Amino acid sequence: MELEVRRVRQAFLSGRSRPLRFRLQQLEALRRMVQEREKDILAAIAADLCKSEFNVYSQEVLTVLGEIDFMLENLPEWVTAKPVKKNVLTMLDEAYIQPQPLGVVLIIGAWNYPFVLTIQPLIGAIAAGNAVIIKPSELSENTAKILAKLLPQYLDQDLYIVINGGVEETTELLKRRFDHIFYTGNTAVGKIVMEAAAKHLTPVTLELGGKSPCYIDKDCDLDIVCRRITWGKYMNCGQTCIAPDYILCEASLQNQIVWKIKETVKEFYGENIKESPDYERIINLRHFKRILSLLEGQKIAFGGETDEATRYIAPTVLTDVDPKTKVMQEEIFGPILPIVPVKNVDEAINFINEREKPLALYVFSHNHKLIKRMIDETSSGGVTGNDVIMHFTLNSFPFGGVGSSGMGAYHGKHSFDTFSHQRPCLLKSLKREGANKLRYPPNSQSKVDWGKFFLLKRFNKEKLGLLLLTFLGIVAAVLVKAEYY
Ligand SMILES: NC(=O)c1ccc[n+]([C@@H]2O[C@H](COP(=O)([O-])OP(=O)(O)OC[C@H]3O[C@@H](n4cnc5c(N)ncnc54)[C@H](O)[C@@H]3O)[C@@H](O)[C@H]2O)c1
Ligand SMILES: CCCCCCCC=O
Repeated sequence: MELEVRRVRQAFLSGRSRPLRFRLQQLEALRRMVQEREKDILAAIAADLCKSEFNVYSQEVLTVLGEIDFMLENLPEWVTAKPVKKNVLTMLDEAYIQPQPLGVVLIIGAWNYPFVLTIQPLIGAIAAGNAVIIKPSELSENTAKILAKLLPQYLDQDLYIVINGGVEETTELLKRRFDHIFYTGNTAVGKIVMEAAAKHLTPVTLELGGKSPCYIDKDCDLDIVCRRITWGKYMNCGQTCIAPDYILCEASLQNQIVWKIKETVKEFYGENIKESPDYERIINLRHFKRILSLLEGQKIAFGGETDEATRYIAPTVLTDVDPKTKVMQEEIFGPILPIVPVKNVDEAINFINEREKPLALYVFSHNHKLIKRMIDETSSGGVTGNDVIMHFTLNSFPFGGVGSSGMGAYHGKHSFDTFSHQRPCLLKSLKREGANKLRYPPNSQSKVDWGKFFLLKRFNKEKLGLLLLTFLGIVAAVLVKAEYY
């Protein structure tokens, strides 16, 4: 492993990942890989999550292709140095911000959307000019294998490598020094990653999870609300980081919500859900058993059927859920939807604020002011009003958590920024030394006064001001020079 990491660093130090042309070529090659090897990719992900290839394509491949196109279109502008506003002391100099690659990036992927959650950060890291070590999740083993096979066929083999393995390999990897670590997964491992990174002062992006609440106001169209929630909750069998984890609503809405979700489940997945090509399975037996344990002692309004052999858990809704029970203490990450009755929106806001900051927040209402109030008075990684999941799909948004749901963000330009160092560059001339006397020792009251004048004074008419200041600068230099000699 040491050798592999060293090989990647050597490749980065060769400088070849930096030119814009190279980055564009690699992104185009990645796009070609997705297009040419679409069948293999779809089959691998489908096998990992018992997912239909249609669903794999729309939930993972589309996002990846969209992100690559977005990068190809915008990268030439993003990589260029950006001039910055200058002050009086630097007005004759060149001042700009140059985005630069960080170096060698480690991307640790998750299993629930094993392609997009590994490749989308990779796209950002390549776009920003980095070398990358990719560690897919061992739980989605088919996707992990196909990535290790295909990526070297399309991308530079020394700059971008895949290392497969489980906890042992990840632990070994984390001992090395990286220039950035991008981790997607649970909060407990997030802490392990951050601790390991701290040893080398490596910055981290942590895309974690949490319990994303969904508040339903009584002033709304329950048919539409329940249809949208059913889609976002049961997609991927509930194994979505931003799935609505639980519903908060007034007790009087509970029965209608249960009935409408039940009807929608029938419409989406048919009478025999097990036969539906659109309904996935739980990733492994450990998670299956964990999710089942969350049902203990709960009132099941509908659903609850399970089959251990195929790791099937039916879309399930729980009513009158006590917030102190286990299902409300940890992220569910499965197809179980608890409803916790609250008196009103004030109680819902308090409920959310008494808990860890979630990755997503959903609020449904015809009342725009209520939605705005919910946004103003709570905190979460992202928000969608009157829908679920959809903020993930807009790549002008930074996607990430806050507090225990994560730190840092990505997607589109935010990925480019995450994997870049914004380097401030000030280029001065060796001439005009006279003007610099103001900052050289020995200091004096008159130098402080001139400094205050130049740096603290605000001038509105920019051009006129600059002319005047140039003149004043010369006068100051002459005066200081006179005082000096
Ligand atoms: N914010 C997001 O974008 C996002 C996306 C997907 C999943 N998630 C969250 O991820 C969680 C589910 O994923 P998971 O945690 O089961 O994924 P996981 O078990 O696949 O873990 C993710 C990665 O961490 C590594 N890992 C696991 N244990 C480790 C250890 N002890 N030391 C070092 N590395 C270790 C694994 O090898 C894997 O590559 C949920 O909480 C979900 O909300 C978040
Ligand atoms: C179009 C749906 C994509 C959802 C991806 C969610 C990522 C977190 O699990």
